Amino acid sequence: MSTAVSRGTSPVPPARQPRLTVLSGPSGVGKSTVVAHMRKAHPEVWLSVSATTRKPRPGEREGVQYFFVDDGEFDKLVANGELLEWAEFAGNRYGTPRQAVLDRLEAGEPVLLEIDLQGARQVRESMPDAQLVFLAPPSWDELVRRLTGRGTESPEVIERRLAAAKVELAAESEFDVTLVNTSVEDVARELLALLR
Ligand SMILES: Nc1ncnc2c1ncn2[C@@H]1O[C@H](COP(=O)(O)OP(=O)(O)OP(=O)(O)O)[C@@H](O)[C@H]1O
Ligand SMILES: Nc1nc2c(ncn2[C@@H]2O[C@H](COP(=O)(O)O)[C@@H](O)[C@H]2O)c(=O)[nH]1
Repeated sequence: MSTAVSRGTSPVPPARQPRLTVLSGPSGVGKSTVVAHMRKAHPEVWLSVSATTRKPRPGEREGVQYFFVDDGEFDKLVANGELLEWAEFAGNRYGTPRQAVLDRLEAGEPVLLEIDLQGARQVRESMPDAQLVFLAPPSWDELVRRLTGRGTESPEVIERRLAAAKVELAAESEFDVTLVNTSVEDVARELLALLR
């Protein structure tokens, strides 16, 4: 935290710190949809691109949605300390490249991470000033509908993700803010306001 020095009668406001914001929430709640909607109107919002051992879905591109790596490459990222946080989620590993995030914060720009609960907890530990935002579904049935309706996962993987969702929903109180994803437009606006 920078220290503002005040001289005379007009106090100097403290310099605004660039902020790291984490967006978490159960798989299928709509995190990517909300972030994509916000960034369409505000492409200047910087989103960290994670590394993952998950296979690309149709339409996903290297370096855009993720850096797609194999197990050995992920092991190296971990061993070399190149990840700010990482977690295993529903059978795959995911992690946030550290240096890109630090570069942005150093340049005074806000940073957005879209990561799971385990990652959010690690960020809270290592960067206590981070803002943790939880994206909640309007209801459990709607979450199941969205995850199933996306059509990207097998029934077995959907079951694993829904099991993780129960744990994630139970951890909502660990977050600073909850946004309920009833309307993509409304939540995108609220998230943008939190980033600024
Ligand atoms: N507010 C909403 N109303 C209705 N459908 C929505 C809404 N937000 C997202 N969806 C739909 O829900 C599905 C899941 O959304 P999305 O892939 O963005 O979720 P996610 O939280 O990023 O999931 P994951 O964590 O698995 O990556 C998509 O088909 C998307 O179109
Ligand atoms: N801890 C981390 N979680 C991450 C990261 N990147 C994405 N995720 C989360 O994984 C699940 C599944 O994502 P999907 O693209 O396979 O549907 C979801 O909750 C993401 O938010 C990361 O770098 N670290």
